[in-house]
Amino acid sequence: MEKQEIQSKSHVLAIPVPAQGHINPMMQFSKRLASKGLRVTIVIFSSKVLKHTRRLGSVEVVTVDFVSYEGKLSSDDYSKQFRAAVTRKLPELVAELNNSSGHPINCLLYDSHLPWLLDTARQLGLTGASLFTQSCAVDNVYYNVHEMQLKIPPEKLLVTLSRLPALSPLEITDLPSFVQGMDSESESESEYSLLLNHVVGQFLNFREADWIFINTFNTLEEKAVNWLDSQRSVKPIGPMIPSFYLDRQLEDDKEYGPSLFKPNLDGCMEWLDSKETGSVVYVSFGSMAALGEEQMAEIAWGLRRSDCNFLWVVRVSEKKKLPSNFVEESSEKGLMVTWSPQLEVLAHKSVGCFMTHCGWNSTLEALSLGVPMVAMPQWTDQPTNAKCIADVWRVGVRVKANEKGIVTKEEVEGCIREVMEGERGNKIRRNSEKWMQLAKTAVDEGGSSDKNITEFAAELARKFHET
Ligand SMILES: O=c1ccn([C@@H]2O[C@H](COP(=O)(O)OP(=O)(O)O[C@H]3O[C@H](CO)[C@@H](O)[C@H](O)[C@H]3O)[C@@H](O)[C@H]2O)c(=O)[nH]1
Repeated sequence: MEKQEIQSKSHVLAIPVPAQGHINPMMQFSKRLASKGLRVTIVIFSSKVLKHTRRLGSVEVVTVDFVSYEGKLSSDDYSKQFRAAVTRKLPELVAELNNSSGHPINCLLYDSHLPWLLDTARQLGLTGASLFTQSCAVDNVYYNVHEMQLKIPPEKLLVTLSRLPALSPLEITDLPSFVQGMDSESESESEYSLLLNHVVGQFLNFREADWIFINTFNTLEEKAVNWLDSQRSVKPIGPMIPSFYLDRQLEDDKEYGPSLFKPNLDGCMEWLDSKETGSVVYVSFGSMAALGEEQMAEIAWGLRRSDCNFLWVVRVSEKKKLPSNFVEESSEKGLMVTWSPQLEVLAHKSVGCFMTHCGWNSTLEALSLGVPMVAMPQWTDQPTNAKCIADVWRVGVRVKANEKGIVTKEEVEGCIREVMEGERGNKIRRNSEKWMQLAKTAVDEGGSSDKNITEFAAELARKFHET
């Protein structure tokens, strides 16, 4: 049998966490696997997925109705109900897909936040592969928490974590937010400690999974990757962004695919077209972060003070927090949309910098497109990403909050000016271009990430051939 034919008979079932920052890299990885000749079906458990997507390129998209997380349940209750629903539904779904496609599923590719899916893979006799959607630096931190939590008291552990051998020295405030508070016993932190258990739980069966993939690339996080790889084999496959934005070749690989948000673009691309090269600050805090009203106002006035053009994504749920009349009074310089085509925006020549919450996808997207950043981390892995943006890769500056935890309008203005103007801005732009090239090299044919994807596809095909 021809190699391509064998590979197309291998069938991967991919299960992301049903949040935009997790669906996007899983979808892109699925597309890359399909481009290597594998058959891939992605299943999204969410009632919020915009229903028009059934197939993207050669990836089949299946949606299963499941209540969305927002506000309805505590995260712990949500996790339990989600796990129960997925483990109940999956065997049924695998049987259905085996029948309907004529290509039995032989691999379960799951988000590392759902480690219990390895048990399901085993029960169904499938290869189990886990995709880590955050940086390898953050994975290093959580892995070490997992290994040391029971052996070292929390305050000592925090110091150890800030001096991990594979990472640059960190302040406590550079650690992921769920880790920063681990020495506190206060009642109000209890949701955070549940979330800490959840993220550290990614490593519960780290050694048992057949494959571990990370959405990063070797040159970006070389020491962190090598160190984690010394604990067990891990494969960087990133940056997982649609290939068009890296090599400008495939017009039909421009979109991630399934979205939980309705785009409300308000002429956003035309608006960008009308602005001068490098003159626009793009502002977005991803799909989850919710800022306080006071903070929203400081950003608003800071943008206004910077005197730059700005395109600001304010999700529908956040809109009411904007200062009154801000939208109307800013119409000359600013445009607000409830959701943007972020990659298209970042690739637009008029965008000069990205004020970001430093979600890992946004960080990789800006790096891959060479867009300098103003890093304004909110929670979870974002502080560690912000540290790398400002001090390791030197592709942006990081805002400082005041004693009340607020980033003032003066600070917002100052950081934007630092990136958009002057000598530091020039250096940041030069570094950004360097990382953009390295990102492209990693996923180009024969690059380090591409090789790892090819190896996986070939190994699945080999196993299929043996059975
Ligand atoms: O208007 C918008 C805003 C965002 N996006 C896309 O949505 C994704 C957002 O992902 P990310 O930047 O990672 O942010 P979150 O949605 O906040 O992602 C969650 O998941 C990530 C991966 O685990 C973590 O790194 C983040 O901290 C966590 O908040 C990106 O691909 C963006 O391109 C759009 O397309 N349009």
